[in-house]
Amino acid sequence: MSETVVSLSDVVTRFGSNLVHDGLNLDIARGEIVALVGGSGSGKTTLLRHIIGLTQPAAGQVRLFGEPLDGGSIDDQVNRKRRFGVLFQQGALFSAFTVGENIAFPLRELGVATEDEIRQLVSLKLAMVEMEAQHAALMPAELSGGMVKRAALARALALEPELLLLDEPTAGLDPDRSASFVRLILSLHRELGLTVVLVTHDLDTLAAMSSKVAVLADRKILSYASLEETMLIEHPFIERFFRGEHGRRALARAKENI
Ligand SMILES: Nc1ncnc2c1ncn2[C@@H]1O[C@H](COP(=O)(O)OP(=O)(O)OP(=O)(O)O)[C@@H](O)[C@H]1O
Repeated sequence: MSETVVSLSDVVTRFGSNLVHDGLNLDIARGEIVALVGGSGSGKTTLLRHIIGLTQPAAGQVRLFGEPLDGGSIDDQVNRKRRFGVLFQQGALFSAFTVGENIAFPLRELGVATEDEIRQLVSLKLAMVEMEAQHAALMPAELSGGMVKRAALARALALEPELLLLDEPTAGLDPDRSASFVRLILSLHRELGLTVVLVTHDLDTLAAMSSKVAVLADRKILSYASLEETMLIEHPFIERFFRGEHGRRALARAKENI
């Protein structure tokens, strides 16, 4: 049986009187590329934040790599933190740092490498996201939208994570840049054996890359299945999201590209 990388059990999340998750369960196996979809405000970003321990649910348990998030010694917790990388929609890069300093940040924070090694690692990570070594000297404001995403991805990959979490990775990119970002994630997934969890509203991205779709609706994971199986489920959100005209077109395009 394959290893469970992310496990959410009976998760309850409340912000004041706003009950966002109510007994939510999800187990993600190693190597999956999971698209997490749901209506606006259904709690997708909050769930990503729970997975990496930025916020804690009111009840229930989050386990990463088989261990409770807060389990073990401080060293165990720090080591667990090194095993995932995150690409958030907002604040992808520190604006006052160069691209190189941004990528070096997690390496310096954990004190795992010398300055020489850090310089080499920065060039290596830039190459992994198909950027040039000299881009390290640029400021984020000097980059195009697509390059900001790549540089932020290079930072997320700095510590060689096993799990990559992406919040709306293709939002704001034109269709060509979006498709090339998807190809990049797919090749990294193949080469590095990553498990990927991405939040997306973009059906083209979802259809092109996900191995499973997790639908967040009615405060729970309504279904966790392949795209084909998901589309057969009778539910108002699935009807709107997948079976509307835009959805049908995106899925037809994805089939053409297979
Ligand atoms: N720190 C917070 N304090 C209070 N309410 C919050 C907080 N974070 C999220 N919420 C609320 O929790 C709900 C879920 O928010 P979240 O951002 O996780 O949704 P989402 O599914 O990612 O939405 P979208 O698709 O619009 O980005 C929303 O009603 C939001 O207003």
